[in-house]
Amino acid sequence: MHDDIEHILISEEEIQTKIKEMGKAISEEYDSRFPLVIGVLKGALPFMADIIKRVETHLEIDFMDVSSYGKGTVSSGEVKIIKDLDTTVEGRDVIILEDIIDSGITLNYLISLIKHRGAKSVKIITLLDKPDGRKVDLVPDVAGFIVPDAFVVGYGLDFAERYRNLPYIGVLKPKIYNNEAAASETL
Ligand SMILES: O=P(O)(O)OC[C@H]1O[C@H](OP(=O)(O)OP(=O)(O)O)[C@H](O)[C@@H]1O
Ligand code: HPA
Ligand SMILES: [Mg+2]
Repeated sequence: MHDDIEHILISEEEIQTKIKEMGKAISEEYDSRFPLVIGVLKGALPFMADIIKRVETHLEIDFMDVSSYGKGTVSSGEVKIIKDLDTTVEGRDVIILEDIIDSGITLNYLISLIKHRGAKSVKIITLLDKPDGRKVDLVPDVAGFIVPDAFVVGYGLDFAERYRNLPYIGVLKPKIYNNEAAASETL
């Protein structure tokens, strides 16, 4: 698995140090407000698991599973809800946790949906931001790291469902996704 990585962009230690800082900021801002923290599956799972342990105020968690990438490296532009929230967001202070904002299409859709459902406030916290990938106008409230316009994997981020379990963020060797594209063209 590690052999498929061209280089490590953000180490495990850098990720964990940043998450501690982000958790502290959430604790201070949301003290006594009982925020509803929504993780966007599947990519945000490791980030969510780590950051909530660094928040020192009561919070509630819930998940949405949406997908717009399928097996490829380019957004299809269409967001599909695979699993909706169990919780009512009306009147709640909502924090949406994402692993990455790339085109912005996924979050653009989620923000409208949650505002439409009557949330009191919506804050966007992403571990990674790839501003060069943007297709819609969207700026996160908090971004851990800015990443270049390359397909990155690890720490929740996948390519064709693999590499989510890497503890760091890395850039995949182009031959890995070129091979996959060639294989799917011959199907
Ligand atoms: O800004 P965008 O271009 O919309 O891309 C970002 C979204 O794409 C990825 O999810 P994906 O749809 O691949 O599902 P996954 O989290 O299950 O991998 C990632 O986890 C973000 O949710
Ligand atoms: O760079 C990326 N890597 C993995 N998943 C993604 N989803 C959007 N951008 C990316
Ligand atoms: Mg993905």
